[in-house]
Amino acid sequence: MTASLSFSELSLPPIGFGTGRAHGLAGIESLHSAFDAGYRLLDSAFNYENEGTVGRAVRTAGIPRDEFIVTSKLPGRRHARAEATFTIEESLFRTGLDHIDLYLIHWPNPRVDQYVEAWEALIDARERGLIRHIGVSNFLPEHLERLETETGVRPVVNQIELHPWFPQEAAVIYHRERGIITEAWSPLGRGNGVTADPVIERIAAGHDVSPAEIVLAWHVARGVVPIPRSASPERQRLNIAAAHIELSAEEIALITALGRPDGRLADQDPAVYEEF
Ligand SMILES: NC(=O)C1=CN([C@@H]2O[C@H](COP(=O)(O)OP(=O)(O)OC[C@H]3O[C@@H](n4cnc5c(N)ncnc54)[C@H](OP(=O)(O)O)[C@@H]3O)[C@@H](O)[C@H]2O)C=CC1
Ligand SMILES: O=C(O)C(=O)[C@@H](O)[C@H](O)C(=O)CO
Repeated sequence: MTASLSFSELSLPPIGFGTGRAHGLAGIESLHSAFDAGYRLLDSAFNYENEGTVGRAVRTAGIPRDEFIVTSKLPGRRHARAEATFTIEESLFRTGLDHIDLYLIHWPNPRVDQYVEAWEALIDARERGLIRHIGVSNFLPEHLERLETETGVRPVVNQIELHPWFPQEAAVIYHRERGIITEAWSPLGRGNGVTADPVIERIAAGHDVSPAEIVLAWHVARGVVPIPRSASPERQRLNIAAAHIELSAEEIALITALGRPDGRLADQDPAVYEEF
């Protein structure tokens, strides 16, 4: 594993694990195989309805609790201050843990315009020790700036859509300059075909690895933390091992150049998209 990223008070492993579809006993089994492969950064959300599965997997892993960074996220329908507070408490109760390591606002929902009070609830919950670190997801620079201007507290993480057809160059630079860690959701493009791109296939053949591993190595090389999801123990192992693959500057640039104006997976521009 390469050195951990440490732009802020939070250090993250180079690659985390997406738990989007991990539920129930099958989810716990899948999480335990992911832990065997070495994953310690886990991405969950109130809306995934699996904070219980993730918490139980951590509690039954036989691995010291402090090795894990358990993440969850506040849904858009709970941005009002009092609702945000009890939702964070509910997230924590669902995990069965005594704290959540990283808690994010899932989407800014700018039209609703309550993300600043949601942020105040996260700050308060951090002060109460319920959560250790606070960040956001799908925030644009204007949203990040408003949080800092109105509360004086900058998010430590922004988790955004990011894959080779949507490389988010400006956001990655913006975050880096401000010490905000960029996490990449759907880092493999969630089956959108990017791993069959001829450029990525050619680079993969040169390294004798799969295209998915090259995509994950590209994220790591850009200082981005990908959180790939896989139900397959074999692919879980391959994915986390991708942190060891070294790409040349030219290979990194070739992959970044695959970005497309319409590269998003779905119509989810955070400036207008709303998710509750
Ligand atoms: N903050 C936000 O708004 C969002 C956050 N997320 C987070 O990001 C995580 C990951 O994103 P997700 O949308 O799941 O998409 P990913 O880009 O992680 O793609 C997941 C898909 O890729 C397949 N896959 C995984 N590894 C490989 C491999 N080595 N080779 C070939 N195929 C592979 C998986 O299949 P298989 O299981 O068969 O291996 C699965 O179908 C989510 O689980 C969630 O935690 C996601 C969306 C939005
Ligand atoms: O999965 C998540 O975290 C989301 O925020 C979803 O919106 C996700 O992007 C999705 O399911 C889109 O259809």
